[in-house]
Amino acid sequence: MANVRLLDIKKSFATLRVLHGISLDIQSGEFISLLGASGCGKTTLLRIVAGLESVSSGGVEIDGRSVTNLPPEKRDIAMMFQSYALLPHLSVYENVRFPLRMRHIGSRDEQDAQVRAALETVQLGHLAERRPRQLSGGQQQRVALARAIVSKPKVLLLDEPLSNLDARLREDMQVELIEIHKRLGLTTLFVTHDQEEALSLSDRIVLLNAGRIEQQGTPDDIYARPATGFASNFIGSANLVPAQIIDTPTGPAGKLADGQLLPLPATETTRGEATLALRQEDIALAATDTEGTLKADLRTRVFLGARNRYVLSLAGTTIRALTANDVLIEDGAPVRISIAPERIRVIKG
Ligand SMILES: Nc1ncnc2c1ncn2[C@@H]1O[C@H](COP(=O)(O)OP(=O)(O)OP(=O)(O)O)[C@@H](O)[C@H]1O
Repeated sequence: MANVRLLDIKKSFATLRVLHGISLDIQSGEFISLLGASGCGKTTLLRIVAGLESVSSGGVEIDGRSVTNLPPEKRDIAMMFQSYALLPHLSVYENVRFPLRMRHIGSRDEQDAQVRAALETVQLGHLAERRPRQLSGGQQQRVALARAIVSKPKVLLLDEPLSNLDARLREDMQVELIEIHKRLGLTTLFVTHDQEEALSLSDRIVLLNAGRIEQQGTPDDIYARPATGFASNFIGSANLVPAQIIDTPTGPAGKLADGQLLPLPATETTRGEATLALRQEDIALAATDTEGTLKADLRTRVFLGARNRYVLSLAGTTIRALTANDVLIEDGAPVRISIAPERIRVIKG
C-alpha cells in the first residue's frame, strides 16, 4: 500500500495539449476512479503514473519519493489494460508468473506460492493449466488481474478493465473488484468512462474534462452535488434546462422559457439566470393535470426492459425521463411532469 501524489502534471503531444495541470493526492488503500469522456486524457494520465509516458512538466510521487524519472519496473506499480494482453502460448499459470520471472522476484517456490495465491484471489486456481484461448472473456480478464496483483504492487492501475465484458459479467466483476480491493487494500487508480461503474466502485471519483479536473468527491457527493453543468450532465445524465430563478408567493421557483414555474426548495439562494439540472430518474410522469405538475410534449418512448425512457419537450428543451416500465403513456397524449424541489440542482448562470 502506498500513497500517490500527482503534482501539477502537464502533457502535450507535439502541439496537442492533453493534460493542463493535474494535481491529486491519493491516500494509501484508496480506490479512485478517473472518469471522463473519450479523449479527455484519462489513459495518458494513467500511463504517466505507470511510467509508460513522460510528463511535459510536473511529477509523480509514491510514498513521498519522486518516481517521475524512474522506469516502470522501478515504480512498484502494476497496470492492467483494456485488452488483456495475455500470452497465448503460455498457460494461465505461466501468464500469471510472467512478471515475477521477468523481474527475477523470489525463488521458484516463492513464485509458485505467489502465483497460486493470486489465482485463488481471482478464483481461477482450478484453471491454472489452461491456455488463454480456452477461457471465456471474463476468465481471461481475471487472469490479467491475477497477473497484475501477483507481484504485490504498491499501486494498481486499471484502464477500463471491464469494458470488453458483456453487461452481466461486468456487474459480477465489479463486485469482485470491490471484494479484491477490500481484501488486498491496494491503492487503486481506475479509468472509466462509465459513470455507473465509477459510482459503484470508488472511494472517490475524479471527473476529468478536456485535461482538467472538473470535480472530485465521494460518489455520494458527486451524485448529489454536481458542481457544474458538465458534472451534472455526466453524472446521472441530468437534463439541463435554462430558467430564471424568481421569488413567488410560495417560495423560489424556476421560470422556464414558456413561463411555467418549477418550484424550488425554500433554501435556494440563487436568483436570476440559471440552469436547472433535472435527473432523468427524478422526473415523475402523469397523464392528468394535477396541481404542481408542468406540461410537456411527449416525443417518443424507448423501451429498456425494466424501465422506460421518455423523450419529452419541456419549454422548448428536450429532456429525458427514466421511469419504471408500468408508467405507460400513449404517444401523442398530453403529459404532465413533476419533480421534487429538493431533487433539483440549480447551477448559476
Ligand atoms: N502517443 C500519442 N501521440 C499523440 N496524441 C496522443 C497520444 N496518446 C494520446 N493522444 C491524444 O491525447 C488525447 C487524450 O487521449 P487519452 O487516450 O488519454 O484519452 P482517454 O480519456 O483515455 O480516452 P479513451 O477513453 O478514448 O481511451 C487524445 O486526443 C489522443 O488522441
